[in-house]
Amino acid sequence: MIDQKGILFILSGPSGVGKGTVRKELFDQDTDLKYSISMTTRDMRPGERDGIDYFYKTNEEFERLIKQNQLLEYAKYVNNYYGTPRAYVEETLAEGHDVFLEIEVQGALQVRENFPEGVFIFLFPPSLDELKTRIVNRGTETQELVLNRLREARKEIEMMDAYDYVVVNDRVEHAVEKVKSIIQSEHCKRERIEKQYKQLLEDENL
Ligand SMILES: Nc1nc2c(ncn2[C@@H]2O[C@H](COP(=O)(O)OP(=O)(O)O)[C@@H](O)[C@H]2O)c(=O)[nH]1
Ligand SMILES: Nc1ncnc2c1ncn2[C@@H]1O[C@H](COP(=O)(O)OP(=O)(O)O)[C@@H](O)[C@H]1O
Repeated sequence: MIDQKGILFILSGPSGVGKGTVRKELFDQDTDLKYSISMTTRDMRPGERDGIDYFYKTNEEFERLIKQNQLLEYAKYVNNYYGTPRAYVEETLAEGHDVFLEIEVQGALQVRENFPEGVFIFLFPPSLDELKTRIVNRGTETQELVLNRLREARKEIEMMDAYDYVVVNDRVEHAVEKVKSIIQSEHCKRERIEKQYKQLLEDENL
């Protein structure tokens, strides 16, 4: 029998493309998705809260979590660690809920190895110029960090082929609608497969 596990959705793409913005809008629209809050060693930005935006950890704490195999994936990104708590994701999927990760590209590729059945969505900028404008306008980065993030973005865009879907974040509401359609169609796909599987068992009298 196919188990009734939830589906793991991964939204990834370069920093500044709008992953956080699209994810927040998606969750504001009352979805049944469960968001996995990441761990990070980066400083808290004004307005952020521990346990809501991230779980903020020291380097030592984070490295202990790595050693204890408590992270489903992790990456060092612009000198800070970011990682996904393994237990939350595995338990929530086992309860039958869909889980949504919003993570950078190196981490998404690690998830692909552990969860090849996950649904991988790459958020794409309308252009590199627009990506730079978004990072600068957000105002959270020094000029040096903006350049680091843009350099990183070029490498990340090269990894796009490893994804199941590419969504251009031209306007937030368009991108959110596209992500919602992907979620819906993945559910339809799963229902169809389950129906075919049940039919097969009945036909074979198993
Ligand atoms: N691999 C990985 N990346 C993450 C995780 N959480 C957040 N990130 C990514 O880390 C990058 C930097 O995040 P952050 O410092 O919050 O900046 P921002 O997303 O650009 O505002 C972004 O691309 C996030 O999507 C995680 O658990 N694992
Ligand atoms: N579709 C969009 N059009 C214009 N600006 C956007 C769009 N999506 C996001 N932004 C802006 O771009 C900046 C980076 O977005 P953010 O969600 O922090 O990106 P990420 O999480 O991918 O690093 C923010 O200032 C945000 O308001």
